[in-house]
Amino acid sequence: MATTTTRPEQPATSAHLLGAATRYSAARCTVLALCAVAGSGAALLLPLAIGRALDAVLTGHLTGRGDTDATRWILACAALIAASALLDALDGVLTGTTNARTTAWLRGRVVRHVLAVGPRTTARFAPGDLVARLIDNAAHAGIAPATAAALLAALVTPVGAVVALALIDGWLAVAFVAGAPVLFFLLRAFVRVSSDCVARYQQVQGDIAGRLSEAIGGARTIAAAHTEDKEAARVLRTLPELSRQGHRMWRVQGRSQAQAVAVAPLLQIAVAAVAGHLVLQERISVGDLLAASRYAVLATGVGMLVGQLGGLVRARAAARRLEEVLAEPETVHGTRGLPPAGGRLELRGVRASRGGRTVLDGVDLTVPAGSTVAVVGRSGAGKSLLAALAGRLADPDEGDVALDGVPLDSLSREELRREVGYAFERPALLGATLEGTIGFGAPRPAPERVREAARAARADPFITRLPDGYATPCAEAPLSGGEAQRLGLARAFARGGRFLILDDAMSSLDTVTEHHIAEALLRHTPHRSRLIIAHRAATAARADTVAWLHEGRIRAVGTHAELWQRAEYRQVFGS
Ligand SMILES: Nc1ncnc2c1ncn2[C@@H]1O[C@H](COP(=O)(O)OP(=O)(O)OP(=O)(O)O)[C@@H](O)[C@H]1O
Repeated sequence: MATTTTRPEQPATSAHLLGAATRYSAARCTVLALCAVAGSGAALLLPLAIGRALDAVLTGHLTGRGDTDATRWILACAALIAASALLDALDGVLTGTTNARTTAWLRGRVVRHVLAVGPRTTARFAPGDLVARLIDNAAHAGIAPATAAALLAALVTPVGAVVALALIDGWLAVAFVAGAPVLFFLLRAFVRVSSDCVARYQQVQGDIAGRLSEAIGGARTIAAAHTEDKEAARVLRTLPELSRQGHRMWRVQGRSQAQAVAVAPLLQIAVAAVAGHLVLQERISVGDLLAASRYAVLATGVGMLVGQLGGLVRARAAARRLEEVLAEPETVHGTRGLPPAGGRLELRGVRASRGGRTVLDGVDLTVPAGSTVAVVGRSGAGKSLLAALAGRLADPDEGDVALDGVPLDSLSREELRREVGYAFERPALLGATLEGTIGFGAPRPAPERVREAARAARADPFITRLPDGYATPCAEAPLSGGEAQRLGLARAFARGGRFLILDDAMSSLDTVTEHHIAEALLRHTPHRSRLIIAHRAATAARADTVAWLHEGRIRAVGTHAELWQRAEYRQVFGS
């Protein structure tokens, strides 16, 4: 088996993800940008129309004519105001729906990736942190395409206003442009400083979410240990840092806005002063002066840009956090199938590490077709990791794992999951109803097979006692640990396949139930090979062979009776 069996995704940059999100929403963003540009156009034409209306009124007043002209310009003003209002409303609706669609697309992409990577994702990211990234960060990143389109359009207004100033008189544009670099540097400083605190803020938020989900998962233990206050303090440990970064962020935004607001009137006054001078020189009309002062206001509309830029900065930081998840390589499956019959599993020279420590080292183990092999060993010996490698829920760092001579990583995903079944110590009950839980997976087993499996796993009696029986929603089924395990075992029995792995899947059962299920296991699946992680001597005794795992290596292989002769083996079971 190849040692590297995962596919690295594209390098993690927020630009990649935001680029893909923008392509996904391209049509809407184009309409949005056109809408916003049209809105800017209307806003830019309005001062011209107002100026012309004023000139027409003044000229008409002096000459006693010009009423028609004034009426025409006033109507034009009304039309432009109506168009602005309409475009504004359209912009609001389009922005909202584009943000929602893009966010949904980002969430879909990350969720699919997380599930394709499998158990490795939760080894790297705490579940709460993942949820925070999916809910909060995806919503922030999802506004990027619409905000970028709006920002582009928002630039049209100041740029168009400067052009309009130049068209009225070149000196008006010169007066504005002379002061504009100050605004440019203010914006640049804003983006640089706020990028840093936004990234830090989102990271701290994810850390808190991670610890919170741990605490919720361990609520029973916390209550039993009476460590509620200590735990609350641990979860909220980084709250002061969150508050610090939040305040820093709003300080930066407030300062930039205030500086922009302070600089803008100075520029507007400069333009108005030059315009007044030009009126006195009779180079421009009074209407032009009015138009110029309004254009100066439009050209200094930096406050709006600060808001848009802030949104983009948050979106980029959020997209980077989603990219970190997407950068976790997906598990790659091959295309091969298995020979028609068999069930022989071989591990050769397997080495695997967890948390930077080698847990399994040089493991060789064979499960002959149709036989049952129990893996025993002290807690932490690496039994669950071995079970994960045997069904390719994890890949080894070195060595080969093959089923009927076919390396697991060259098997197609469908063949692998059809032929290898699992039951776990704490099964996740993922179907909508108890019947759905037992039949969970593709292809779905027939209802009769589900019931037969439930009987074999001794789950049928407690299911049929419930008022809605097999149709009981999982969330409403009061299940003990042992009952949940029986559902997990039933799920494994209901599926076909040549190889069955039980990872501590009977640990919560009483010894009588375990005995019955173990008997059923051998009867119900006689054609299957089985790898059973066992803690009880009785379970090991029922297996054809026992592999004794000690400190990451196979210490001995034999029947339980043979191995029982050794005192150290007996100590594994506390005897
Ligand atoms: N994600 C992980 N990160 C760091 N260490 C891990 C991780 N998963 C497992 N380990 C470590 O690997 C070792 C083997 O774990 P494993 O669950 O395979 O043991 P086990 O033999 O099944 O134990 P038990 O009988 O108690 O269930 C343990 O020391 C465990 O702490």
